[in-house]
Amino acid sequence: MHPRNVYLKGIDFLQLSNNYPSLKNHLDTHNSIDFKNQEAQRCLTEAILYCDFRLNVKLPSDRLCPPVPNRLNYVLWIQDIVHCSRYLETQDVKSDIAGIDIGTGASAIYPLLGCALEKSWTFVASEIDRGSFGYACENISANHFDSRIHVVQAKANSPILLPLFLDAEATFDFTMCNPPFYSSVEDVVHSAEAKQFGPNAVCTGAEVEMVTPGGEAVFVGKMVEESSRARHRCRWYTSMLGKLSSVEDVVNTLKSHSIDNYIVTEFVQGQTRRWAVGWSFLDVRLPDSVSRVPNPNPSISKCLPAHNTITQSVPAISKTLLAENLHQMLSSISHLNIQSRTAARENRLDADMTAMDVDDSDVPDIVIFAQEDTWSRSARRRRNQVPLDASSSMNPSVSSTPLLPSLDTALVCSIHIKDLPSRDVNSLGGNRPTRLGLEFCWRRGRERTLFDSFCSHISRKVLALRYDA
Ligand SMILES: C[S@@+](CC[C@H](N)C(=O)[O-])C[C@H]1O[C@@H](n2cnc3c(N)ncnc32)[C@H](O)[C@@H]1O
Repeated sequence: MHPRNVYLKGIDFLQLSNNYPSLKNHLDTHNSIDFKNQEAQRCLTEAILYCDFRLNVKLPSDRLCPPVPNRLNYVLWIQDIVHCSRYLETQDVKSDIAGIDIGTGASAIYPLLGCALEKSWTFVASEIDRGSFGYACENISANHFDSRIHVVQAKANSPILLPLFLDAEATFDFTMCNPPFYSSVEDVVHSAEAKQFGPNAVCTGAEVEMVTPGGEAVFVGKMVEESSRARHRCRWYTSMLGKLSSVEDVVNTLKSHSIDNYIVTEFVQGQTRRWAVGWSFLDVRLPDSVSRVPNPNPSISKCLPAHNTITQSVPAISKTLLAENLHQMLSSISHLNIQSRTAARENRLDADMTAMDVDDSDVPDIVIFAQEDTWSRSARRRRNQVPLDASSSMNPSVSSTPLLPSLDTALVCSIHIKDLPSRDVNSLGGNRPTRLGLEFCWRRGRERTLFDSFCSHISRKVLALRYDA
């Protein structure tokens, strides 16, 4: 579960029922509820939405009943993406955010949760099913969100990303979608039968909610195609996926469209595992805490993007000494713009934004801006061939340049000095070298090779340093 998910430690059904009395009718002798009972499930979702988000939602009996903890996981991941992406692009995380929800369903759960959590968010949602479209509009009005959530009726031949194509001028921060997972009704039946102990919860979904021609991978594949026409008009395109095999299919589709800036996460709730894939045409690179599944098992590992956060363990006497050496080393590289970020915590972009580890406040982070490779051996060789009069502008600059790179900035990378977990730290203390971590975070750029080469150049230099006690 997402670290900010308030349901990490489970739900106290008894306490919830004290605040939402109709739930009491569904409590068993252990103060739990029967997830195979449709009515109990609907009442639980309505109770959570009301008690924890002040949302009045009516769920029709013939449509999907969304489990809130799982839907919240996805909204929190979107929050991370939006926060990091906006910060890296403009350093402005407070301005208005516009999202799209494809297939919002009768509950309109994603736009409602998003607007309840974030005052600056607005949504355009789409829905193909006339019945669900009507219920969604009622739920939005019941919560007085008509000015912030607009629902459009999709047709069978509409583009999947319909809201992007209705207004060619409109721009968005993100798209989200929980697509119909299955390719046919038989596929739904097989999947239920394949579950060893039967499904954990009853599924109340109508066929249109669960089945789409070709299944979810084809649905999201079409989204990838459409996104490569709309490109920068949306910062991040994302979709949830219900099958692990679909993650691989969608990642392959992204690669076939030469989209290398993609991210993959996993949502685990009880025995249910879901995945989500996101991609962007921007040069903004999100930290691993947002872009990759933490502690992945081998089956998902092959679908993950390469690391945007690389930690090099280094011996050092103190963070301050290491920081001084690092500054000297960076200053000797020509054409590198170096920024010291005293507000280190502001500059950290962890998914767990409310509970960041705070080992880092004693030395500032460093952010470097490079227009090209000036550190590698071949780059230095090239530089030596440059006529002398051009060398006057070759001094590195330590400046107060804002985080926004200029148009020709090819690489933005932050370097953070951190304590490594205690098992790696020399416990004898004193002046003996301990091990610290140099954490390189790729912030912006199109060429991964540039980031990799910069990290390995600096790591090599730092590892060559000698600290004599
Ligand atoms: C799995 S349900 C998700 C509903 C809701 N978002 C949720 O998470 O509970 C998929 C929804 O997508 C809708 N849908 C299917 N194809 C669509 C399309 N091409 N455009 C818009 N909505 C579509 C279905 O009617 C259904 O409401």
